[in-house]
Amino acid sequence: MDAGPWTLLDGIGALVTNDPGIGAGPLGPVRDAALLFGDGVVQWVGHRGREPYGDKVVRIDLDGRAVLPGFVDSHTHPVFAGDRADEFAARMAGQPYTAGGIRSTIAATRAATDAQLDATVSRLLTEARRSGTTTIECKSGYGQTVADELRSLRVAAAHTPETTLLAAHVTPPEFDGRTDDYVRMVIDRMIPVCAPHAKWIDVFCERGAFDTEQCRTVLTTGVAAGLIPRVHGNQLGPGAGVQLAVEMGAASVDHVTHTDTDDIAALAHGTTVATLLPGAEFSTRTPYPDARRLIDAGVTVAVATDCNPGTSYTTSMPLCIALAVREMRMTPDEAVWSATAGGAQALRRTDIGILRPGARADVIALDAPSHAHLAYRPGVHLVSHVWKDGLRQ
Ligand SMILES: N=CN[C@@H](CCC(=O)O)C(=O)O
Ligand SMILES: [Zn+2]
Repeated sequence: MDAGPWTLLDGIGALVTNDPGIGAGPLGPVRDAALLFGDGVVQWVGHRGREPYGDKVVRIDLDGRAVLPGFVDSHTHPVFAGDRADEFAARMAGQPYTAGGIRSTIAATRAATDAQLDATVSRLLTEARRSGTTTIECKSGYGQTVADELRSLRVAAAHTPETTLLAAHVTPPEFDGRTDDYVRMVIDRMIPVCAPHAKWIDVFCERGAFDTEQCRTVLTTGVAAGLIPRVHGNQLGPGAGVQLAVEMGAASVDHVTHTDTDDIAALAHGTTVATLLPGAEFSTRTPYPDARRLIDAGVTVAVATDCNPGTSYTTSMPLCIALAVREMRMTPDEAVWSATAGGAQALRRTDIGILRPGARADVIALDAPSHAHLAYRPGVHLVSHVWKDGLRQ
């Protein structure tokens, strides 16, 4: 609880609340706005000059800046060691991406100390915070032994409540291709030990990783242990990941790059968010998901970074917003909504990604007059202020 004075953000040129009850449309915009927060939550939102203004309020004049909810990055893999710059360079010279590269990160991660893993997570989350991310989901998945997944989750849990056991990422080398045996170990030993340290259970449902039945078994076991499912699906080619995620009532299916009409219909009629990760297509030089088709069909879309050393070594939500707009034909409004409210839905959170009284005071300001500049000025560091739980970062 923040026992300090309340903060009034005054002189906001354009405020995104994501509350259609506050301003017209999904972004709930307010021009010439003010925002009051204290005790970690938003206390008041509205037009400037109408705010309640007590003695103990610290006033900050934002001089016409845009203000919006902090970004919600609902998909990252920051617990790892080593890097794969050589693999990236080879890809840019024409080599294709294969999931096998994950094994080199598994070897480096297993060899790292807890302190080294923690230092990497701290570094990446500090980067993310500077670029406006106030909530981040962190997966395990580069250990793939009981002990290494457990310590990956422990490291992640020191930084965020949104921890995910990615038990079925790739079959590790000691199983020598015996994927069913690895899945059995995950079910019998890994999930029981790791579940108390995670909120989510994730699987990589893809040719070359885990098939539908293997993924269903892992997710079902995770759910029985109290975890909530999410799925990596349809990243490298068509597959059953989207359908499985919807069938299981997963909070999110992520990547969603190769979809057919049935996949899109299932998403449109289900409760599963489609989380698009354009940093992965950018860094693997592969075609982007058809965001327009998903949104036009009524699917709820989130945008996240997928920060990992193989396919998307970025923590920048502003970059992903710019890619979503330029490369996936989302409007700036849609991309900003997906990077804030969409991410919150993908994490089943109603207290973040929105700025209304009672919501967490996770707020960012831009050195720009509107949120559209996040896509309009790609590659420029525009985030001037970040507050997390009402505290300036
Ligand atoms: N798709 C599976 N996992 C990661 C890639 C991991 C890696 O290549 O190290 C992803 O989300 O893109
Ligand atoms: Zn991922």
